[in-house]
Amino acid sequence: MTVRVAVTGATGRMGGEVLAAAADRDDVDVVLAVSRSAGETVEGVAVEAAADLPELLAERDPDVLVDFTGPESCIEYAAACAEAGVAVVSGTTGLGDDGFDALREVAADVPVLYASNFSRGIAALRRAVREAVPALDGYDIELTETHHNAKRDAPSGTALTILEDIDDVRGAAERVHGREGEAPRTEGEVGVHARRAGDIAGEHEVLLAGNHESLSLTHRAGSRGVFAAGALDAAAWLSGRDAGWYDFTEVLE
Ligand SMILES: NC(=O)C1=CN([C@@H]2O[C@H](COP(=O)(O)OP(=O)(O)OC[C@H]3O[C@@H](n4cnc5c(N)ncnc54)[C@H](OP(=O)(O)O)[C@@H]3O)[C@@H](O)[C@H]2O)C=CC1
Ligand SMILES: O=C(O)C1=N[C@H](C(=O)O)C[C@H](O)C1
Repeated sequence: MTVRVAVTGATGRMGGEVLAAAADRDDVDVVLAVSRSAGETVEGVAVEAAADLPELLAERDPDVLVDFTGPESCIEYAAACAEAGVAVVSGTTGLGDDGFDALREVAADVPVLYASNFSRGIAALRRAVREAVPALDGYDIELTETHHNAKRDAPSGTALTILEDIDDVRGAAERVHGREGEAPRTEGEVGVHARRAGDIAGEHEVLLAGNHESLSLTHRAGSRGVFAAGALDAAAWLSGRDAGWYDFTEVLE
C-alpha cells in the first residue's frame, strides 16, 4: 500500500531531506508540500502556501503529515491535522512542556508519532544508556551534543530524551549546563554540553567515568538522510492506526 504523505517546512533542511528520501521509495507518495513561502520547487515537488494548510489537507487527503519545522508551527500544523483527520509524524524539537501538552491533545483525535531523533542508532544508544547507567552505579555522567551552526534549540531534543532516560533508571539528577569558574562537580549531577559548528548533522556522546575507567557511548549521524528515512518509516507504520500517542521504538519492534 502506498501512504499519501504531506510535508511541512518543505524549504527547510529536513523538509528537503524528507522530499528527497520520499522520491526514492515506492511505499510513500508525497501529495502535498507546504512552506511559509510558496512558489518554490524542492526535489521536483511544487511547494504550496502553509497558510492554506487546512484547505489543502481537505483537498489532497494525505494519510500522514511529516513535520520538521519549529515549535510554534508544529503545533499549528498538528492542530490542522486533528481537524482534517490526518495522522502526524513530528521530529520538531524545542517544544517545551506546553508544546508537548498541545501535541498530546492532538493525539486524542488522530495518531501522533513523535521522536526527538529518527535514527536507529540513537534508539540503540538509548537502550545501551539505560543498561549502562545502573550497571555503573555512582559513575559520573557527562552528555555532549554537537550540531550545525544554525540549530535553534539547546540542548538538542535528543539530549533531553537521553537525560530523561538517565533520570528514569537512576532517579532525577541535577543537570549542570556547561561549567565556568569555580565549578567543582557535585555527586550525582549530570553535565550537559552543547556545541554548534559547521554543518554537523548530529552527534551525541554519553560519557560514564569512575573506578579508574570510562565508558563512552557515541552516535554520529553521517547525514540528515538517516532522520528522513526513519520519519518515512514511521509515516508508513502509522498510517491507518487508531488515534493516540506513538513512539519510534514501536516502529522498530
Ligand atoms: N527528530 C529528528 O530526527 C530530527 C529533528 N530535527 C528537528 O527538526 C526541526 C527542523 O530542523 P531543520 O530542518 O534543520 O530546520 P530548518 O530551519 O532548516 O527548517 C525548518 C523549517 O520549518 C519552517 N519553520 C521554521 N520556523 C517556523 C515558524 N515559526 N513558522 C512556520 N514555519 C516555520 C520553515 O520552513 P518553511 O519556511 O518552508 O515554512 C523552516 O525552513 C528542528 O526542530 C530540529 O531540531 C532535525 C533533524 C532530525
Ligand atoms: O536540529 C538538528 O539538526 C537535529 N535535531 C534533533 C535534536 O534536536 O535532537 C535530532 C538530530 O540530532 C538533528
